[in-house]
Amino acid sequence: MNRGQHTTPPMIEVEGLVKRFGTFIAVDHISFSVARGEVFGLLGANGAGKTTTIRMICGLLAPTEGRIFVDDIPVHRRPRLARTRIGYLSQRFSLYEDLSPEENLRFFSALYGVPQDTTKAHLARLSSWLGEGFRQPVRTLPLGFRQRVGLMCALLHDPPLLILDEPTSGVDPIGRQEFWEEIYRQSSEGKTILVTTHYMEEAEYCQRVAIMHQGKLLNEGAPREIMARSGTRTLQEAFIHMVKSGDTG
Ligand SMILES: Nc1ncnc2c1ncn2[C@@H]1O[C@H](COP(=O)(O)OP(=O)(O)OP(=O)(O)O)[C@@H](O)[C@H]1O
Repeated sequence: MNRGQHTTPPMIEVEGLVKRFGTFIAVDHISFSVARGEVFGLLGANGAGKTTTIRMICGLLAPTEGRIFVDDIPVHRRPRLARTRIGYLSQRFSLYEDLSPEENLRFFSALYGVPQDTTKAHLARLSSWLGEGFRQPVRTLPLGFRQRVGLMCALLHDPPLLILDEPTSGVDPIGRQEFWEEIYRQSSEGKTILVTTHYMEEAEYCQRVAIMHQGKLLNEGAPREIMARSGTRTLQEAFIHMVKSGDTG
């Protein structure tokens, strides 16, 4: 298959993606790409279609139309192979809450077939970070900590792409700040990050964003470019401006 002249293809390429549930169109002909090493944000209010898009990129939901490539693998045809390239932290909390962080990490390491030395190194890091919390049931930890343990588990198989669906939803401001520091750390180590959020102020931490509304992509670019295009000073204002002009126009 010839998909153009890229020497290094993007980490994610989405072309003409559509998802219908019956007659309802949740994702309506969207296209975008995410470069390797980029921190890319998919923004939109509740119900915009972000989770549906993410689930199709992860190969968990079949598109009605369109094509998706992850690390140059056609997800629509080879979802299992594509998933080996992806670390996914879902919107709903994805650890065993009655198990401790230590037990969760051991479990996911065994599941992914992570070498013992690597598992040991992860356990040591987790233990020194969490202290006593390392051996307590996950449900007793603050949400911000739980999400960071979840992130660690999602990264155990060392995927080049990290997909995070509303990872800081409900997390307090300090926990959100710490989570974003971790995202930057992963990015500086070469991971590509796709993150969805409805916190517009958080989206300004992304290098590029795409704004979704009612299944469509309204705008895409660096936060500064989007603000300049709509003549606003924040992404929040830009988003409201776009949605209103979309509605009226
Ligand atoms: N399995 C399904 N069957 C029918 N409709 C669905 C299904 N999954 C999602 N939808 C609808 O598709 C639309 C987009 O949902 P989606 O979860 O992708 O939005 P979102 O932007 O991620 O918002 P949220 O943060 O609330 O999840 C919503 O109107 C939702 O009700």
